Amino acid sequence: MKTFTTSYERILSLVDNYKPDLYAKTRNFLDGTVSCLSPYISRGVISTRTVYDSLIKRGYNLEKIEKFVQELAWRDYWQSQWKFYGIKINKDLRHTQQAFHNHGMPHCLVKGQCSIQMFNTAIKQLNSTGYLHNHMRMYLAMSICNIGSYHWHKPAQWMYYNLIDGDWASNALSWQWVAGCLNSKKYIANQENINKYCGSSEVRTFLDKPYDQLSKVQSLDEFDNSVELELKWRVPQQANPNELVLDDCLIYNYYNLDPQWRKEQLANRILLLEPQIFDQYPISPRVMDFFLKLSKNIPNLILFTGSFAELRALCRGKIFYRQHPLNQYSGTEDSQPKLCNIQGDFSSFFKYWKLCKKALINERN
Ligand SMILES: Cc1cc2nc3c(=O)[nH]c(=O)nc-3n(C[C@H](O)[C@H](O)[C@H](O)COP(=O)(O)OP(=O)(O)OC[C@H]3O[C@@H](n4cnc5c(N)ncnc54)[C@H](O)[C@@H]3O)c2cc1C
Repeated sequence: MKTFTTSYERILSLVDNYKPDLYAKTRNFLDGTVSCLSPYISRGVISTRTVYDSLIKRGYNLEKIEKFVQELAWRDYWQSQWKFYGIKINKDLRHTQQAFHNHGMPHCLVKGQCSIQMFNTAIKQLNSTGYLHNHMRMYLAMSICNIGSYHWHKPAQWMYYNLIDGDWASNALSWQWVAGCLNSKKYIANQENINKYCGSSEVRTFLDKPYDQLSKVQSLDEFDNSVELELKWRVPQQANPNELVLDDCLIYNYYNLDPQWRKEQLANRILLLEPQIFDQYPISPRVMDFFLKLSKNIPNLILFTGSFAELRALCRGKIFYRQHPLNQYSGTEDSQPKLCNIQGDFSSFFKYWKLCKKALINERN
């Protein structure tokens, strides 16, 4: 079973030892050489820039590893779209999802008891490790939305809740991409495709059909039983401090756990857990536990559960934080490290990538 370290030294060593040479050829296979760095990128322990710089320092050149760098850029792209659109990404963004009549989650999938064994194995893996391969995420999302005719939002929340790399931009917008809300084209894969990339040999499943037939499916008996999940989260039972020793405060949160950020600054280091954020974007106790273990890489971190206003009232000096679409803070905002500094609305990733690639090439010269 895949395990994910929470030690910063080991995370940096994973970055410095990752070799993307076979990435383009193998990335779609469940046993392909993907990096498994997303839990650290999503929690802000490292950034897409950290990963890219390590590769360049080790002598890789952009053209040889373009596919991998492009995937790093997908992460930054979704973030930029979240920053641009804000809470609008919680609804169908560009096109209304077509032909859905179910809400909630298919019960058999939540239980890992559907008729496709690879899906049951994936659900078990999600529950035990908090990670899924990208292709499996796409297969599950397309089965739920485009075959089972569910709206994407609740299933996306369910996946985010269970993923240790949960990133609402990558998550919600990938679900929307699959469900045809970004470019009106729905993603569909059949059993032959799944068998090829998962190394399985399942036949006579609900996906074992030619594409022209699959695209006409409007419902699926085994997905008809839907559940409304109650996604409960909990923060550690620990009292907030009554006062802070130092004047200034650096805010860490679910999206910023970078041990290098303002490392030399003399300030209180506060891990701010805002209940209103977790009410809206709940995470499972297992995911919370992983996040809190990662937070141990920041020395003398003080846990604070409450709103930003409550923290502000306690802090005597200045407040510093890193930009993130969920932050409703005031103070000194630092930018998020990323591959390239590109802002704005990009209707397609490839328009964004073109500019990003150009900027990366210019850096070299
Ligand atoms: C339905 C669905 C839900 C998803 N939810 C999330 C999520 O909550 N959090 C998350 O980080 N990613 C999400 N992804 C994107 C992608 O599946 C994961 O980033 C990737 O599988 C992480 O594994 P890896 O680190 O081995 O990736 P690699 O293939 O090694 O890629 C390197 C890094 O690039 C980024 N990346 C790669 N592919 C994508 C992608 N398609 N979109 C955005 N970034 C990418 C990640 O930061 C990743 O760590 C989702 C995709 C789908 C289809």
